[in-house]
Amino acid sequence: MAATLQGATPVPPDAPASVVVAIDGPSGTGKSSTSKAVAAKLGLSYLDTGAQYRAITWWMLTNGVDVDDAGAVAAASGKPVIVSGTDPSAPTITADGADASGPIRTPEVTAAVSAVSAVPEVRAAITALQRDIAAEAARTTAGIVVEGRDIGTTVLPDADLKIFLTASPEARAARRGGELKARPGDAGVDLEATREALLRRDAADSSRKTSPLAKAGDAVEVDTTDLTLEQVIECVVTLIEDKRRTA
Ligand SMILES: Nc1ncnc2c1ncn2[C@@H]1O[C@H](COP(=O)(O)OP(=O)(O)O)[C@@H](O)[C@H]1O
Ligand SMILES: Nc1ccn([C@H]2C[C@H](O)[C@@H](COP(=O)(O)OP(=O)(O)O)O2)c(=O)n1
Repeated sequence: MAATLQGATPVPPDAPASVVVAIDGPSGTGKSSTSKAVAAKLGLSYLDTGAQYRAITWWMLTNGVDVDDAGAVAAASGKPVIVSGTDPSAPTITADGADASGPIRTPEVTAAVSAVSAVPEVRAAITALQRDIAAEAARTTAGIVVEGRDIGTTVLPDADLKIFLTASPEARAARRGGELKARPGDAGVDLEATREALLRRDAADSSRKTSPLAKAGDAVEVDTTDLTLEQVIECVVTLIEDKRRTA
C-alpha cells in the first residue's frame, strides 16, 4: 500500500511543534464533521480512516472477492493501493487510482464494511498506512486530526490528544437519517430502522477481536447529544489549544 500526503499545509519556520489528534467514537457522533472543521480552522491535515476501510471494502466488492469469506479477504488485503488526500477542505480517497469517494457511501459498502474491517490482515495493512500518513503529517505540516474507531487505542497510542465522541442512539439515528426534516408521520419507521442499523454496526465494530471500537483510557469523552455541531467544534478546538499551550 502507498501512503501519500496530499494537500498538506507546509509548516512555517517559526511554527510550534506539530500536534497529532485522535478522534474516535461510534457512527453519527460527529467525528467526520468535527474533525474536518477543526483541522481546517487550525491549519491541520485530516484523515478519515473509515473512508479507507470503506475504500478497501469497495475494491473487494468490485474485484470479485467474497467479502463473507475472511480467508479470501485476508489473501487480497495487500493488493489495492489506497491513497488518502488529507486536505480537510477537500479530502480525497482513491483505490488503485480510481476515485472512491462516491462509491464508498453506497448501502452495499456500508453493509459489508464491518466484516471486511474485522479481518486482521486488512487492519494490519490499513493501520500501517495510517501510521505512515500521520508520521508524514507530523513531520511536514502543523499536525493532523485522525478520526476513526481505534485511533487512540491502537493506531496512534502516543497521540498528543485523544477525544472520544458519544451521543445517544436516538440523536445519532436522527442525524444519520436526516429524520428531523421528515414529515412527522414518517419519522418513527425510518428513524427506528436507521437506529437499528447503527446499533448493529456499533455492536459488530465493538465486539471484533482485533482492535475494536473502544475509548482509550486517556481519552477525553465528549457527549454530543445536546450540543450543536458548532459547540462540539469549539470544544475540540479549545482542547487542542489548551494541549498546545501546556505542551
Ligand atoms: N452535534 C451535532 N448536532 C447535530 N448534527 C450533527 C452534530 N454533529 C454532527 N452532526 C450531523 O450528523 C451527521 C453525521 O455526522 P458525522 O460527522 O458524519 O458523524 P460520524 O463521522 O461520527 O459518523 C452529519 O450530517 C452532521 O452534519
Ligand atoms: N479506525 C476505523 C475506522 C472505521 N472502521 C470501520 C468500522 C466502521 O463501521 C466502518 C466505516 O467507518 P465510517 O467512519 O465511515 O463510518 P460512519 O458511517 O461514518 O459511521 O469502518 C474501523 O474498523 N476502524
